[in-house]
Amino acid sequence: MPLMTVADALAAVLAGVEPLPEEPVALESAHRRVLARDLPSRRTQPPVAMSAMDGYAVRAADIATIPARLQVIGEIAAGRPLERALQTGEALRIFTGGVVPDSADTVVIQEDTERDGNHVIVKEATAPGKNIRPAGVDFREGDVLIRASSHLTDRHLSLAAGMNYPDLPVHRRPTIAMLATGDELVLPGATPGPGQIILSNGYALRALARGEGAEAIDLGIAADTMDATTAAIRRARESGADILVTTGGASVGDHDFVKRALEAEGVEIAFWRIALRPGKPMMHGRLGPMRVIGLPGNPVSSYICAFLFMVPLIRALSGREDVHHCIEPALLGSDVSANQARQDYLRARLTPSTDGLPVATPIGHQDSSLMGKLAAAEALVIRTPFAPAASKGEPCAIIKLSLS
Ligand SMILES: Nc1nc2c(c(=O)[nH]1)N[C@H]1C(S)=C(S)[C@@H](COP(=O)(O)OP(=O)(O)OC[C@H]3O[C@@H](n4cnc5c(N)ncnc54)[C@H](O)[C@@H]3O)O[C@H]1N2
Ligand code: MOO
Repeated sequence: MPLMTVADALAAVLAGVEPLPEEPVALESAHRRVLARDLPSRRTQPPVAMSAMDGYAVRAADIATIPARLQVIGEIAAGRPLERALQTGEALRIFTGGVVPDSADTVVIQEDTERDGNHVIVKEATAPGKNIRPAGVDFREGDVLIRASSHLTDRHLSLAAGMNYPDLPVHRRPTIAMLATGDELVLPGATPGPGQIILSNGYALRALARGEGAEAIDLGIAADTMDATTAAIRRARESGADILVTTGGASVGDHDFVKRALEAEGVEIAFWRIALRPGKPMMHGRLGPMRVIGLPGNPVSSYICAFLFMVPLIRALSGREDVHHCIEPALLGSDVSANQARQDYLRARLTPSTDGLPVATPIGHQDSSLMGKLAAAEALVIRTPFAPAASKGEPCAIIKLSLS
C-alpha cells in the first residue's frame, strides 16, 4: 500500500483541532498571543476634537484678512480643557493635544503668529479645520479594530491600550511535552562513552515550539525499554500537555519502543510512516485529549517533521487563522535529480536575485543526520513525489525556514 501523502498527513494532524479555551492576559504579556474574540473599542479616539499643533485656536472668519490682531483670552494645554467660548476677535493659546473648543474652527501654528502682550497677530492665512483632529478620526466606540484569531503584533498592543483594554481575551497557549528516547544519548557537556552521542534534537524543537507561542516542557531521555518509555508517556499525560512530541525510536528496529508503548497505553494512531523525506517513520495519534507526534530520531528528520506538522498544530490549537507555512516561488540554484515516491524537502540556501525571485540552492549533501547542513539552510525546496529532474534556473516552490 502506498504511504500516506504529506498533505493527507497534515490534514489528519489538524482534523478536529479546536482552539484552546480563552483566558485573560495583561496587555504587557499579550504580544504574539492570539485574540479569542472580536475586540470592539471601548471609546472614541480622540474623544473630542483636539489640536494637532502648538498655536492659537481661532474662528476662521476672524482671520479672513491677514494680518489679523486677536485678543488672547486663555490657554488650553493637553488634559486641561477650557470652558470658554470664543467671541469675535478672540483667540485661545492652545498646545498639541489640547481640546479645541466648539467655538473655534481652526488652529494657527505659532510660527505663523507674533505675540504682542495679551494679543496675537496672525500673519498667515489658515484654512478652516486646519490642525484640528476631529473626534473619532482614529476610531469610534464599538468599532471592531482587532478581529478574533489575530496574532497580536506590537502595534495591536498599543491599539488595544488606546481602546481602553488593560487585558485581552486570548487563547490558552498549547503545552508541549518533549521526550527523547535512546540509550545512546547523553546531555551536552558530558563525555560520551563508546557509541554514545550527544542529545541535540530537543533544543531546536523546543525553541521552534516556543517561537510559535507554545510552552515546552522537557521530559528528558527515556531508555530504550518498554517500561521507561511507558513511564515517560504517563508523565506526559499527568503534566496535562496538549501535545506529546517524542524523538527517536519511531522506526522498525528491535529497540524502537515508542509506537509499541503508545499503543499499549491506548493511543489511537492516525498514521505511522508517510511519504516524506526526511521523516518517513513519523507517527501521529491521540491519547485521550493529548495529541502525539512521534518524530524520527535523525536530527534533520525530527526538525523537518516538527516544522511541517508540529508548527501548524500549535498554530491551530492557539486559535490562529494563518496555520499553514507560506509556500513561495523561487528559482533553482542548481540542477536537481528526479524525485522518488516520497515528497522531499531539500535543505537549501537562499540568495536574492535581480528579477525578484530568490534563488534556492539545495545544499550538496542531504542526509537526514546532518545538523551542520540543516543549520546552514535558509529554506526547504519542495520536491513532489516523482517530480522529474529539473535544471538550474527553473522555478521551484520553497518554504522559508525561521532565521531566529
Ligand atoms: N529497516 C529500516 N530502517 C530504517 C528505516 C526503515 O524504513 N527501515 N527508516 C529509516 C529512517 S528514514 C529514519 S528517519 C530512521 C528513524 O529511526 P528512529 O526514529 O527509530 O530513530 P533512532 O533509531 O532512535 O535514531 C536515529 C538516529 O538519530 C539519533 N538520535 C536519536 N535521538 C536523538 C536526539 N534526541 N538527538 C540527537 N540525535 C538523536 C540516533 O542516535 C540515531 O543515530 O530510521 C531509519 N531506519
Ligand atoms: O526519512 Mo529518514 O527521516 O530519511 O532519515
